[in-house]
Amino acid sequence: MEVHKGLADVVVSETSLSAIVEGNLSYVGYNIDELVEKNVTFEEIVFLLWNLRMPTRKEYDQLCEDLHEHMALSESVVACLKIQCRQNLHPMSVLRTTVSLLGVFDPYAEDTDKRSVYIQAVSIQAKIPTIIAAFARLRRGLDPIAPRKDLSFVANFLYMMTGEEANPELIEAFNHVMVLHADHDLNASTFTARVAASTLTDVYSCITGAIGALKGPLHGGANERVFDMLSEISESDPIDVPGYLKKKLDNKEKIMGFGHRVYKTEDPRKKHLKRMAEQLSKDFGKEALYSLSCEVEEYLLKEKGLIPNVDFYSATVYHCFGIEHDLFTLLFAMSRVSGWLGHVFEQQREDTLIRPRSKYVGPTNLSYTPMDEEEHIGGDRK
Ligand SMILES: CC(=O)SCCNC(=O)CCNC(=O)[C@H](O)C(C)(C)COP(=O)(O)OP(=O)(O)OC[C@H]1O[C@@H](n2cnc3c(N)ncnc32)[C@H](O)[C@@H]1OP(=O)(O)O
Ligand SMILES: O=C([O-])CC(=O)C(=O)O
Repeated sequence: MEVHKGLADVVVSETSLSAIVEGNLSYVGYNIDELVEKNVTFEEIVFLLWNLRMPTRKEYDQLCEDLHEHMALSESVVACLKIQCRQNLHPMSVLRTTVSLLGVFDPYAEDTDKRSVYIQAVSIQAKIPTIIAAFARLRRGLDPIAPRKDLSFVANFLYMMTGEEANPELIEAFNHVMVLHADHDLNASTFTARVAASTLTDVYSCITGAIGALKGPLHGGANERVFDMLSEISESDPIDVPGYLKKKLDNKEKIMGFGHRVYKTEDPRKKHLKRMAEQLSKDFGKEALYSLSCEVEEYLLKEKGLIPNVDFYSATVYHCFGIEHDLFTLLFAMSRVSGWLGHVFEQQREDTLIRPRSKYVGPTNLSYTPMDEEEHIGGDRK
C-alpha cells in the first residue's frame, strides 16, 4: 500500500470552481488578475462560485437583495456572542460556534431541497460579516451595529465595525482582498467542507468544519501569526531581521506566511496584496511595517528559497484596515465561505462519499486480558 503523506499532489476530485495552472489562479475560467484589475465585486464572485457563471444584472440584484435580507442577527445569536466574549476564547472558535448555532436557529436547517439549501448558504454568507463585527464590538463593551440595506457586502462590514461609512478607496481595497481569498482549489478547509458534504450532511455542518480547519496556523491561521512575528521583530532592540529569522530556521521552526503546498515560485495573489500593503501602509503611516515585511521576504528568499503565501502581506493589509490581529483569519473566512459553499454544492451534485484508506502500522495479534487480572502487559493498566 503506497502512502501519500498529506495527500500531496493526489487528485481526489474534479472541480469547475478554481484552477491553479502554471502559477496562475482562476475562478471558473476568469484569471484573478483581471477580476482585481476590473474591480469585480465580491458579490459577483459569490454568484460565480455558486453558479459557475457570471450573473446577469437581474440575478446580481437578486443575490444582493437576498444577502441584505439575511444579514441581521437575531437577539438570541447576539446573546450567545456576548457569552463568548470571555478571555482566551479564540475569535475563530467564536465564529465556528456561532455558525453552528445559526443552524440551531434555522427551522429549515435540515431541509435538502434546492431552495432551502440556497437560503442556508445565503444566510451563512450574509451573517458572517455581521457576526464578526458584532463580536469585535461586544468584546470592547460596545453595542453591535445593524447592517444597512443600501451598502454593499464589503461596505456593510466596514460600517458595522465602526458605525461610519468607509471611504470608497478603502471599500475598493477591501473588496480586492475578499475577491483574492474567495477560492483556492482543494485547500485543507475546502477539502474539509467537501468531505463533510460527501456524507450528505447539512450545510451548517460543512461550514462549521471548514472554519475549524481554516483556523489552524498551517492554513488560514498563519496571517495572525505573521503579525505576531512582525511585531516581535519590530519590538526587539536592536531590530535584527536576519538574526531573528536565522534563529527560527536553525531551530527548524516554520516561518508563518511562507511556503506553500502547491506554489513553489510565486503565489499569484501575493503581488496584489503586496501592492495594497505598500499603498495602505503609506496612507495609514505604517511604512515601517511594510518595509520590515519586505526585508523578511528578501531574507527568506535569499537564504532558504522560501516564498510568501497569501497570508504574509494580508497581515499588513488587515492591520492598515484597523482590524485587530486576532480577527485576521475571520476576514479570510468571510471571503472563503463563498468558495466553501460553491464546493459543497459541487460535492452534493457529485454524490460520491469521500473515504480514502490508511495503512495500518499499529500492533497486531494482541490477546485481550481483562483489566482486573494481575498480569498485564499494557503499561497504564498494570
Ligand atoms: C492560506 C494558506 O493556507 S497558505 C499557507 C499558510 N501556512 C503558513 O504560512 C505556515 C508556514 N508554512 C508551512 O508550514 C508550509 O510551507 C505549508 C504547511 C504551508 C506547506 O507545507 P508542505 O507542502 O508540506 O511543505 P514542506 O513542509 O514539505 O516544505 C518543504 C521544505 O520547505 C521548508 N519550509 C516550508 N515552509 C516553510 C516555512 N514557512 N518556514 C520554514 N521552512 C519552511 C520545510 O521545512 C521543508 O524543508 P526540508 O525539505 O529541508 O525539510
Ligand atoms: O491552497 C492551499 O493549500 C492554501 C491556500 O493558499 C489557500 O487556501 O488559499
